[in-house]
Amino acid sequence: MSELVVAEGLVKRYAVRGGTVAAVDGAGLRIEQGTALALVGESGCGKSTTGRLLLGLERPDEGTVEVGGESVHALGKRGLRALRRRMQPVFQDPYDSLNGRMTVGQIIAEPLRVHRVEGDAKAKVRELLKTVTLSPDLAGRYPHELSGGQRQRVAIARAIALEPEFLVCDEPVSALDVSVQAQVVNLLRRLQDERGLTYLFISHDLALVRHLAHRVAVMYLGRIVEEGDTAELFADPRHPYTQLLLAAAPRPRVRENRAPLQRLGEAGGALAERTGCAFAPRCPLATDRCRTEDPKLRPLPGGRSAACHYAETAEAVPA
Ligand SMILES: Nc1ncnc2c1ncn2[C@@H]1O[C@H](COP(=O)(O)OP(=O)(O)OP(=O)(O)O)[C@@H](O)[C@H]1O
Repeated sequence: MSELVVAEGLVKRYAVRGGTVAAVDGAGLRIEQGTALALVGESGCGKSTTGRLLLGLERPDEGTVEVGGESVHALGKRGLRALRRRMQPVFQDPYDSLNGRMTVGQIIAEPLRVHRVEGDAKAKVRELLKTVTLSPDLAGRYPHELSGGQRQRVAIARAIALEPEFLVCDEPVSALDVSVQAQVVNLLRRLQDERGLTYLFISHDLALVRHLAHRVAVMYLGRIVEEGDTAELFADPRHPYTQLLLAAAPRPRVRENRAPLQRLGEAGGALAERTGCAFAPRCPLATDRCRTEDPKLRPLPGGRSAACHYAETAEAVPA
């Protein structure tokens, strides 16, 4: 298998009142073609910003992104436009992301029109609606006439209209009723199987991640602190932050229990000029070494990486 997406050393800073925050602070990701990588971590750790950097919707202050061998941020307007066909976002809230004044048919056909795809757009729209298991009769309806699950299916139909290879799904089901979340996740999974799609799947919901992702990258304060095969990472988390994140996840959903971890992010957000490990102030296992020496993400046996001095030996942090 080859890597479709390779991002290295990404840094993205934003000016905020009283200074600058590094929303992404040296993150790297690699996604094999045809696989789903989940990006997890508490609110505000930089997941959405990373997704936007990969899609070329924002420019990093440092670092590079390659998709299919093309350097996303080195391309001119034309090159980026061509590459954009190959990668598409699916956002959290289909209310926000669908233009309420357009019909479902117009919404799905819009990328075809913008990219001047030849052929019968109406027939293509009907086929796309069927692909996402919606009735072709919905083409004449408006988004407000649809349920949340139907709207997200329309957003997915639009996202796949240009037959992209790479989808960035940013919390694609968290705005939906629990009862329809699984249906939309199963749709994303089926599309991946049928079309060999590659996903970055940004989610708080560890139960869904477990179901959908081949690999998981754990983000803390703008950096990847652990990455590995989904089943192995869940079974044997090596970074103390991953251990806490998994331990804080009630079955089956983590969202209901986000508050303590969220506070970590807020507290850590101020630590721009840190020395040592960013997680050390909260880590039950931190030593003097952790407070002075910043651990790099490094390979461990079994195709895993973790950014912890004690990743080989750390026992599970008590929940
Ligand atoms: N345009 C912006 N201007 C200023 N600060 C920003 C901007 N975009 C993001 N940030 C800040 O960067 C940090 C990372 O935000 P980001 O949305 O990437 O995190 P996230 O992990 O996706 O969070 P969530 O799960 O809540 O969406 C946050 O502190 C956020 O407030």
